[in-house]
Amino acid sequence: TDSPTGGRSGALTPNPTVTGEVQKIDVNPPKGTRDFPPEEMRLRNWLFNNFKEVSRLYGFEEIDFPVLESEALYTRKAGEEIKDQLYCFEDRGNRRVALRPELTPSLARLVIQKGKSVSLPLKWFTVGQCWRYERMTRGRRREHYQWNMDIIGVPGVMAEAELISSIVTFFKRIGITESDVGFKVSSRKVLQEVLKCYSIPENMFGKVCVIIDKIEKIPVDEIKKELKTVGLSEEAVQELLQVLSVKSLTELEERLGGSGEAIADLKQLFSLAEKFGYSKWLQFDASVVRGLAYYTGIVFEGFDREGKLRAICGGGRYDHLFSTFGADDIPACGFGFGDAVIVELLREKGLLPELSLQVHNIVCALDEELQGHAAMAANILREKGQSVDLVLESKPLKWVFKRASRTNAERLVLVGNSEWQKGMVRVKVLSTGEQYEVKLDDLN
Ligand SMILES: Nc1ccc(Br)nc1
Repeated sequence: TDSPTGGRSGALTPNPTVTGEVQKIDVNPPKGTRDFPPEEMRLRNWLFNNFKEVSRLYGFEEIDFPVLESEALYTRKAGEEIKDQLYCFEDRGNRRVALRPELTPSLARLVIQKGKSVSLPLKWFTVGQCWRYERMTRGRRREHYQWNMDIIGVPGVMAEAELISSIVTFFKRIGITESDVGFKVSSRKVLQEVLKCYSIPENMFGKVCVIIDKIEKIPVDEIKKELKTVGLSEEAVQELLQVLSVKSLTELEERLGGSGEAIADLKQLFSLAEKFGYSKWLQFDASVVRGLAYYTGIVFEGFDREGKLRAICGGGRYDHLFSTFGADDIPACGFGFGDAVIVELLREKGLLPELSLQVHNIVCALDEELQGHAAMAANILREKGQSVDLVLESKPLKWVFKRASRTNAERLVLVGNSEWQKGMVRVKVLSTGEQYEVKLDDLN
């Protein structure tokens, strides 16, 4: 008999797992990873197609690179979680390699590789799978897909304004509004200006930012302890934490003075937001630093206003990443947008799209010897751009109708002897029940 999966079992084919000869494999994917069966894959394609359509609207070019990279791309010494959870190993050539935890280092590598053969500014995007090896104690995923958009070669905050605009456009396309989501915006130049007053060496900057990024995740005393461990004085720590609690640009200006780059950049960004038409989506938040060591300027993150979810997306300026790879620095900024939190948000908001399988035709031979003729009919339809689910073995009509309703087929094309003698096939329009005979060549 036909089992639901179409496999066959019976006396002639002993089931080895019953006889104990073959150990049944674990049919689940590795811990922390996901399969994408058809329904999940339709949702993923819908999401990614929106990512890609927005990227096209903004004139970005798609790029890609290997999931496997040299471990050296990620050996930053700033205590980042992304480094602690690196999915790395030694390959058979004794090379230290890693499954990429993020996409920006690969992008920087490719830009350096291309060198003068590409003209700036570059506007590049990609959607790629990223990995982390986290102890499964927390049961979190070990892979996710990220949409990344980067602008390479533009020093001014117009670049950040453009990137945020692209994310707003994406949100609007999928039904998310400024009442659902906002962006917290700040600049790492705020921290830089404070640290400069305490003559903290430049090379501590990344470490300090990584520690401060944990401000809402671990107790503030732990933050203070870690800051002192990296060499900040009690006074510097106090000043830093006070600046992070500043609630407005005006207050920040009073504290830092109006001459610094941080204030200038942020004022310009909020002014550009007016022009781009997304002011209502933005708010200044001095506590936003993001957890990647290489950011140097404006940083931002998308958040759900109900405060139930983790950051939806995040990004910022990274003007010195290239020199950490031994190349000349190029001003750059970009963001990453994961495929998981956004789906949780859409589910919360009842905005998940209804995506069903659609096929134009099911073509079925009414007799075994007409299988070839059914293939001819399928061919004609496919050459005209019509999708065809061709029934590949003789099946009772009841089975064909059941499959037609499951696949939302628009039409049933039946290849029968009597019609075929006249060079015809029978068509049944499933939504109306209308049926008619048509010449094979007139099938469309
Ligand atoms: N970086 C990173 C990679 C994979 C996942 Br899941 N989350 C974050």
